[in-house]
Amino acid sequence: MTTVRFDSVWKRYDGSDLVAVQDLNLACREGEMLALLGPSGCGKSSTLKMAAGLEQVSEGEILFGDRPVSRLSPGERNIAMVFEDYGLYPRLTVRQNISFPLEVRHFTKDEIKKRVDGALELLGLKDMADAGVQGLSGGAQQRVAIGRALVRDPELILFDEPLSHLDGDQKVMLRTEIKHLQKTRGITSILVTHDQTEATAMADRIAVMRHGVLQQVDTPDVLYRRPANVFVANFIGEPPMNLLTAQVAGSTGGIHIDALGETLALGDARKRHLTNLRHGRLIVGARPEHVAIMAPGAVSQANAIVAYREPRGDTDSLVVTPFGSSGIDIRIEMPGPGSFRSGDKVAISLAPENLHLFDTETERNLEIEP
Ligand SMILES: Nc1ncnc2c1ncn2[C@@H]1O[C@H](COP(=O)(O)OP(=O)(O)OP(=O)(O)O)[C@@H](O)[C@H]1O
Repeated sequence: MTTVRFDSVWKRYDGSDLVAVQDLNLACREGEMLALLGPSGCGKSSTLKMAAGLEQVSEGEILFGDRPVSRLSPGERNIAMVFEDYGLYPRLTVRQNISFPLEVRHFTKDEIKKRVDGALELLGLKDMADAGVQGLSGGAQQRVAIGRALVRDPELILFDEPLSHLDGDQKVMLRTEIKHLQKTRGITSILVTHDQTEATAMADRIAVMRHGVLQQVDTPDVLYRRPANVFVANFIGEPPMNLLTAQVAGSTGGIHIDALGETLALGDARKRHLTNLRHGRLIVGARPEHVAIMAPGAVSQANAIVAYREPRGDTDSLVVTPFGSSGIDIRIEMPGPGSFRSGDKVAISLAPENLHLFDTETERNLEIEP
């Protein structure tokens, strides 16, 4: 077990002008599972490969505990990797695959048997120990790969999109198993994924990356409740946060939401974040579950029309279009089955306390210090 620290780490590939990873300062704590999350090309695999020693660091240093490792070969780092395509030896059995890293390190026969039996038991692979790995399901093959990683007692496990080749049920089952094993064994782990559901389900903390730049690192809960910028707000949460343009309303400190033609009052503590905005413009974010929807009545007039309803059993996912706003759709999540249908005229409203406020220019959350 160790900590992993990226200290002002940069990655540039030879022959490419692009910076794959830019001035990364990030720490993975002892026993923690840290997810690197972001869209394709954001630099998460480059970061993982630098930790593994499969790619050189261009600038900066990576430390395992207090030990700088950037100049060490992969074999000198005591890490294990679990890849998306399992990386098993196809002609070997389950037991032989798991034994392999111990045999090449010349462990005694007894020690190998003890450790491999333990891994087979732990991963529910005992009954298939002598089967060839080729005939196994994707989920079972990945469990063999995890057994092979665990059996060496590495300081660090690096998971590179470990679930991306699995289908729905296997994915959900294995992500729970990995999380459980990682926690009970307390092995420091870094997980690369582009899937926010996977990151949220498995990781203690998530580092969100974009264009090689770390955007925010925190627990899934904090990323959801206090996203540092528009990118994180949009990337974390399914369906994504609604992002709407708005204008500071005169000296009152209220904000006028363009799409709804409505002005909302903010509390005094929040008003101070609205000074210094260019032309008083901002972006407001509202999570789909925070948009209230009602049938129009005496109190609330219709201000939108339901464009689409997706029933999901215990929730309804709606898309509504505010009147007079061209091309703007607002997503709403509400307990289901609800009574609204496509074409219904409805009254929607936003509660100021649930709104996130972002700078139009920098896209930063106005209420979080940079
Ligand atoms: N060997 C390489 N040579 C040149 N450029 C590379 C190399 N590997 C990655 N890149 C570039 O570096 C940037 C970051 O790539 P990286 O693979 O780290 O991102 P990623 O977020 O893991 O994406 P993906 O999920 O698609 O693998 C991309 O622009 C990519 O094209």
